[in-house]
Amino acid sequence: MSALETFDVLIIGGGSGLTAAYYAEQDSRRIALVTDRPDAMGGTCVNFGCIPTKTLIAAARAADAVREAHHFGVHVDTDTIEIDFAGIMSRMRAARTKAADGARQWVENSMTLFDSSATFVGEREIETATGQRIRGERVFIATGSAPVIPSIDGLADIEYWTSADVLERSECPASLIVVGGGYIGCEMACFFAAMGTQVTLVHSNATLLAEDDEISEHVTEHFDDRVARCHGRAVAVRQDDGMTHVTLRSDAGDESDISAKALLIATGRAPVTQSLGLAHAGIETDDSGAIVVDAGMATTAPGVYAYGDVIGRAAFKHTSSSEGEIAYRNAFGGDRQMDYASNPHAVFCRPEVAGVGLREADCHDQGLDYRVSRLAYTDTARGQIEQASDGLAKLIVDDDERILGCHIAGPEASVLIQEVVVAMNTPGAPAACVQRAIHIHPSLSEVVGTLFETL
Ligand SMILES: Cc1cc2nc3c(=O)[nH]c(=O)nc-3n(C[C@H](O)[C@H](O)[C@H](O)COP(=O)(O)OP(=O)(O)OC[C@H]3O[C@@H](n4cnc5c(N)ncnc54)[C@H](O)[C@@H]3O)c2cc1C
Ligand SMILES: NC(=O)c1ccc[n+]([C@@H]2O[C@H](COP(=O)([O-])OP(=O)(O)OC[C@H]3O[C@@H](n4cnc5c(N)ncnc54)[C@H](O)[C@@H]3O)[C@@H](O)[C@H]2O)c1
Repeated sequence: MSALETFDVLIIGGGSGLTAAYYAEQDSRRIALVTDRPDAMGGTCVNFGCIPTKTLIAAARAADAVREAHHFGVHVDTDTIEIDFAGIMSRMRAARTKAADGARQWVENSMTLFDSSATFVGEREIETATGQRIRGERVFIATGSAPVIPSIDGLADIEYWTSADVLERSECPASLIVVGGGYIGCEMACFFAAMGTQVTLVHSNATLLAEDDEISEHVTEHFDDRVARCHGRAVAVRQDDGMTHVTLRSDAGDESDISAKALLIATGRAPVTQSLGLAHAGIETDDSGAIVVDAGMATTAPGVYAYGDVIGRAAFKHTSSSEGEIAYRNAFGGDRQMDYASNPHAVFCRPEVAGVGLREADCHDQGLDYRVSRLAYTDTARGQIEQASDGLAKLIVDDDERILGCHIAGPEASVLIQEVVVAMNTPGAPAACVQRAIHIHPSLSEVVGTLFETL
């Protein structure tokens, strides 16, 4: 057994683990980073998530814009549009390689990198696969999440894709079944539809996405313009003659079959904690395997913090970055708490979706008194100019006009929501913050301005 090496900071996971590393480097602390994928530095966001998938979505948007240019009097022969799928995929892989290489270079220059999985063997002490023992005065766990593969009859015997497998493709399938109507299912369905694939999206909930009901219904309706939808559960699959057949079961129990050239499974992700030996270090997990942390990201073991997808809260990059900073500050004397009430999210499908705060159903379930205002993008000048008929915004406030939630579907929703996030971070979250602000005319920011004015 090799000697025990001690560091100021021990980080497990090379994704958002790099957030704690960034602050530790600024404080000139001795850092050990242990990651089982040093070849994919930056983790899911850089290599398999945000960066590569949004690079693909950018290509999808370009293709859609060309096809729809005729709405603005610009005519192109849409039959001759050429989609260089292999080129789009290699551009995406180049983007992620550049980002991952940059992250890796910084890591190699700034800390000690251990290329291994980590397993706890004691309090704040881990062992690598080669038997190296490492101890941290402070320990940060950011081991992320992995796809949940549902129990569908026959799935283990056929070829299918997860969201990571999609990124390795160079040939565009003529047809694709996407199982899962959540973030990944909706984004990937839109991408492939724009590439010219015939997409069938299978979703077990009545509507797509788990947004405010009105927004989910609105998005579901607009998906029908470009994607075939099947409401039901995928219960069995089989493959023959180059085709994949999926058996769907409706809520009423009726079964039907659909077929396509390829199958993507996007039915959720679960925290990666199984092989970490957390019990050896007194770190508790909940029933879903997520590491239990308090509002300051502290685990049940002194000096050990966890954040990111592994804690099973809001699995977004911006959230894990914020949690990581809070964890680091608290580990070294701070007393900060993560506030999820104004933590936004966005889905980069079409229409784009963004939300922050409570949905109307949450307000109802919590017995809150609330008021709602709604606005179609086309009720603003720019919404009309852009012919944004798929745009809808919704605001929920309490009796004192404090913002409870805001939900937007439509062009640039992820950008428009940010003004509301800022207002919600203002003590008391008064809607007046946004009402009083002057919005540029004629810009889409008037969607938010007018939404607040019409309260
Ligand atoms: C397809 C897809 C698209 C997404 N798009 C977006 C988006 O547009 N916007 C957004 O905000 N979020 C998006 N997300 C979510 C976002 O990527 C994640 O929330 C974020 O990357 C999680 O960071 P993390 O550090 O918790 O996990 P990860 O980035 O997965 O990092 C975990 C790290 O731990 C390592 N590891 C695991 N176990 C061990 C072990 N035992 N020992 C050592 N190392 C270990 C892994 O190799 C990895 O390096 C997307 C996710 C997916 C899958
Ligand atoms: N833009 C972003 O921020 C972004 C993009 C992609 C992923 N993510 C993150 O990754 C996580 C995982 O994404 P995801 O789309 O895999 O999960 P998800 O939880 O968003 O959606 C999974 C969907 O699959 C459905 N489902 C489960 N089993 C099914 C079955 N047998 N048949 C039909 N439908 C079934 C569920 O009802 C649910 O709607 C997200 O929760 C999100 O945090 C974020």
